[in-house]
Amino acid sequence: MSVSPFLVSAPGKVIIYGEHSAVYGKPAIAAALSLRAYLLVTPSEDLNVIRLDFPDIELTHSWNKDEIPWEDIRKYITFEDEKPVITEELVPEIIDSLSTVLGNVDSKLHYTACLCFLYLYTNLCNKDIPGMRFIVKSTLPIGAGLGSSACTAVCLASALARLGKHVSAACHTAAEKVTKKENSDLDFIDSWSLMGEKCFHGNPSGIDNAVATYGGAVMFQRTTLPSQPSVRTTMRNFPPIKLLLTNTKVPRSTAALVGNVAQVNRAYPKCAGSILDAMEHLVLEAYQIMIRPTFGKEEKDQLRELVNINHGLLVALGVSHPALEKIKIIGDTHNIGSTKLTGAGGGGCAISLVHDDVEEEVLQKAIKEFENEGYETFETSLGGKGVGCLSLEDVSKDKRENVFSAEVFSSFKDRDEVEKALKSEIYESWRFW
Ligand SMILES: Nc1ncnc2c1ncn2[C@@H]1O[C@H](COP(=O)(O)OP(=O)(O)O)[C@@H](O)[C@H]1O
Ligand SMILES: C[C@@](O)(CCOP(=O)(O)O)CC(=O)O
Ligand SMILES: [Mg+2]
Repeated sequence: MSVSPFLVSAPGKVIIYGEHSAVYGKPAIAAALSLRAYLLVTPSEDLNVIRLDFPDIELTHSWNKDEIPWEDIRKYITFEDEKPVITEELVPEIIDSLSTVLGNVDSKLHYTACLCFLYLYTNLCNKDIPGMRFIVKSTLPIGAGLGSSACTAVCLASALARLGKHVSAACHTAAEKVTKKENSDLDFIDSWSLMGEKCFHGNPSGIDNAVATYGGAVMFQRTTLPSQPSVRTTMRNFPPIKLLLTNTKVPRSTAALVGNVAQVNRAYPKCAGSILDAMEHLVLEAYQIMIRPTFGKEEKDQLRELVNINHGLLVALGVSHPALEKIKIIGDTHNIGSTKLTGAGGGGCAISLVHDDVEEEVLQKAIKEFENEGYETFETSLGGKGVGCLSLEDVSKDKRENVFSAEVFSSFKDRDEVEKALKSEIYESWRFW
């Protein structure tokens, strides 16, 4: 059996309102970013070898297929229509079995990434699938609140679901409007990528992988009852808001910040509960404003007010950082709009909902001050496509060698090179589920 090389890609996200409270079953609003993760899957030189190359986190690792305890793991997987059935939580016995092949992975960062890969690989693939090489490259900053963990998990889940033949071929171009309400392929990818997020974070709400899978903009709510699916309300007419994204470059880990909020919640349940309830009301207010048929200045002002309130509540939960506060102070001093942290906080990124009438000169002055502090400002657009796939047969013969070459893919030096080669030049060739 031979497998042709292919690429998959999934977007990062911006949480506009409701990070952290999302973990406690409150609604949150998020949209897909134009920055994405890409995964190239190519046949391994030795078809018995599975090789991982995650250059963004300086990880290269390989396993011989025979090293993987397939039989032990299979005992804990149930199949329905030959598809593995998703479990509520990660299966501890599978984690234990995998630890035997992860013994020589020393850093926690690499261990988590390998575990995420192998957990999905052993559930979604089987030992008869030839060894492949998996190379991930992201145009997103990693660990900065823009969902790099989730889009990596979505890339892995979709590629492995394709290898395991659990999803049909992605066949819609970006230009085609897909109107079907149910999409079992995307639901499959979403639910398995959540397992990948669980390997990265422990207790994710599921909002990041949902946005990376389906794209667009959503109001998302995790249900607190076991075995109940989360609720995703697609926001088709996401209002045109000018948004500035600024990365403090202060590293942090989502798992640790989610753990800190859990600690505050345990220590002061009534107090923290009231903050989380306030976030819920705020998100519902924002949603009602966003879907108003007339969306004008009044609505934009209200959304900015809610951004400020949301940031204040996140500060109260203890997830801000002096660098995030500095962004807020600079933004407020120049009166560019309203600023809040986005994602898990503790560093990472802030978003500013920019006033329509702010002069370009003033905006540039604020951006210059961000840069002087060592921060990076992004211009991105919101609400793009979710997970997509690029197959050999969708690319003209003269371009194939470059597009699917591990050497070329590995040699991209920066965001612009990746986007030029994989997005701008061949965007119409990508297919979506
Ligand atoms: N391109 C990538 N290659 C490999 N692992 C990645 C990549 N992007 C993200 N990850 C994984 O996700 C982790 C960061 O996730 P997290 O702390 O949730 O921050 P965020 O999702 O906001 O970027 C990294 O430490 C790494 O384990
Ligand atoms: C803090 C949280 O609401 C968002 C985390 O996003 P990120 O990993 O910081 O991009 C956690 C979650 O919803 O899973
Ligand atoms: Mg994350």
